[in-house]
Amino acid sequence: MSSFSSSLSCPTYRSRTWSSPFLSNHYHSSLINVVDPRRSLSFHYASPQGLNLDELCVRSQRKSVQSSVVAQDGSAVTKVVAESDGGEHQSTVSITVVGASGDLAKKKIFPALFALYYEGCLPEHFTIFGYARSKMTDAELRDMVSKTLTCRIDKRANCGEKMEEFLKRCFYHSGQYDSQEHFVALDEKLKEHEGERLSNRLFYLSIPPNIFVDAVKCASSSASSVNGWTRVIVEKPFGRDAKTSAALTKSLKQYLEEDQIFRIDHYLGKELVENLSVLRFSNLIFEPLWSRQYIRNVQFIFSEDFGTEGRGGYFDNYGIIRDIMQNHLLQILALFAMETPVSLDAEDIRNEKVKVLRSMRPIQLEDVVIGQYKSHSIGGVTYPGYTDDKTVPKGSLTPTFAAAALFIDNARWDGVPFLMKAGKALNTRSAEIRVQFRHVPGNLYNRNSGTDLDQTTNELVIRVQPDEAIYLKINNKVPGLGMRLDRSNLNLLYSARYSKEIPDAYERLLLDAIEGERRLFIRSDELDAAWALFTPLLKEIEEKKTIPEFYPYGSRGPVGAHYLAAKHKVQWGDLSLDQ
Ligand SMILES: NC(=O)C1=CN([C@@H]2O[C@H](COP(=O)(O)OP(=O)(O)OC[C@H]3O[C@@H](n4cnc5c(N)ncnc54)[C@H](OP(=O)(O)O)[C@@H]3O)[C@@H](O)[C@H]2O)C=CC1
Ligand SMILES: O=C1O[C@H](COP(=O)(O)O)[C@@H](O)[C@H](O)[C@H]1O
Repeated sequence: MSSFSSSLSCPTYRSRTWSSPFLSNHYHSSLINVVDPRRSLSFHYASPQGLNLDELCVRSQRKSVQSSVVAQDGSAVTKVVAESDGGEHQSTVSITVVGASGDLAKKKIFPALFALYYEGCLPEHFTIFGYARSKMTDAELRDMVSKTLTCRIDKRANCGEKMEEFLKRCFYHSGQYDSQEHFVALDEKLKEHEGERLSNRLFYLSIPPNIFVDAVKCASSSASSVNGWTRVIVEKPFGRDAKTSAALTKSLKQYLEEDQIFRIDHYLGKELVENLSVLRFSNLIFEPLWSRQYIRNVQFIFSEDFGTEGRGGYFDNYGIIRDIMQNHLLQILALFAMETPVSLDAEDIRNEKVKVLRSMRPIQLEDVVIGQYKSHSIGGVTYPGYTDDKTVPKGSLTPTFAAAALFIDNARWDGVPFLMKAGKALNTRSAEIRVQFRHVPGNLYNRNSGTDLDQTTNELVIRVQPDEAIYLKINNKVPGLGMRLDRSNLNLLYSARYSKEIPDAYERLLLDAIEGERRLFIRSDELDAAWALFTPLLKEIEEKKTIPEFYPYGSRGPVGAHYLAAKHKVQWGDLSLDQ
């Protein structure tokens, strides 16, 4: 019988004695399942003695953590309980929202922090600070924040009270983004709240990118934690091309280590994007089909039914390829196409994603269609064209729509078109992944299925939003005495299957950053690879002053997208009659 006691150095938690009759040396590896209210984390350890309880409790800053240790053959189970010591040595997390007066902070960050608080996911002791140049008192910040908080989870459970409690923990400090002095003053205020506790600090840069580096410089030199961790969430855009992105990374790394930088891509925090790996790697029926052998093409489709009104100043400098494709859609593509990672550890996953990105064929201009929306009247209402926005220069050629065919030149995906389509001011708002499978060879039922064989192949649809769903189109016999086939859906509609509301992407990502979980954040080499793929294309479009194809506001986008798909023997799944 082996026995193991751990006295945790992590001040938040004290472990009980961990003794196990099972963990003798002949178990070379153990699977540790951390049962926490939000998710089950799994770690592989080389030996039972390698179990790192410090890491375990730091990852999960909760009052208590229960763990089961299961030896590889499944025979051995023991319990580990790490508990908050509840005393003065507790740790605390201070979250500073830099740019607190802005749109993203109001719309997403404060509501996400409240939702985490409401769900009991924030550590016992935490403080939230808003930082911006605007003059505001704590009360004014609270008033501003309160307007966007919603009790979306369970209206009965004292939501009003929870809001009050949450708002009492929000404070404001006004300062310039490039002033060491103002960040020193912030540091003093943070210290007042942190007291003697071990202080961990998270800065969320919700500011325009041209001031990222100033803010990071000041935050890291004047307001870093002295005894805990300091992390910085950086919002996109991470540069405009390979060169500016590399320069930004270099500047950030003057003040921060890579593991302190959390580059956020909020699409990675969406429920169905996170589920992609679960779907693929935990269901026997999918992984064997996940290759050129069975998959004909894959489509990543993003559409919005509103234009860039109000954001034209930002958008015109970036365009839809940088705004959606180079980040959100490419990240999903990498997750979709990667090889099985060694583990669920962040570095293992990100290593595989980088390999996919680096295996991608340079994108040819002939494989890209760009568009821009123009004014259109529908039902007596006139919707403005992109260049009607006062913040957009007249005659701007910035694309608000793009479709592209991409290829991954590796053994798994050789020759399979990965089509992307992203557009603003289209007829619908949605984001989805469509996987179109090959034809059934020698199909006995071809005669019974109509003439368009492409319409009879299986299609797996992962609808990221709205109405999250996963459905598989299959051929099915229409009930009756005859033999007629139709395409029907095996349908997993989330709202019908799960009663729990789906958390906003920002909730998941903020919690991950607090817990030090990097899996859903972009590593610098991933970013470099993403820009290496798109920069030559963007340069060519801009140098050649390629004229976008104009499409009416509220339409399905440029017809060029159909020709592009047809060139690669593909039909867009979102445009078929039985979507
Ligand atoms: N809004 C959104 O939906 C999304 C935003 N993002 C990214 O998040 C970040 C924040 O976005 P958003 O909140 O919309 O940005 P805002 O334009 O609202 O700016 C945020 C705050 O930064 C300060 N600020 C604005 N312009 C300047 C300037 N030129 N110089 C110094 N300070 C300035 C202002 O605060 P004050 O004047 O009080 O200092 C402002 O309230 C950006 O990087 C954006 O690209 C990413 C995805 C979506
Ligand atoms: O990053 C961005 O995303 C939004 C779309 O996000 P969603 O979660 O509402 O789908 C997009 O409108 C914006 O242009 C872009 O910068």
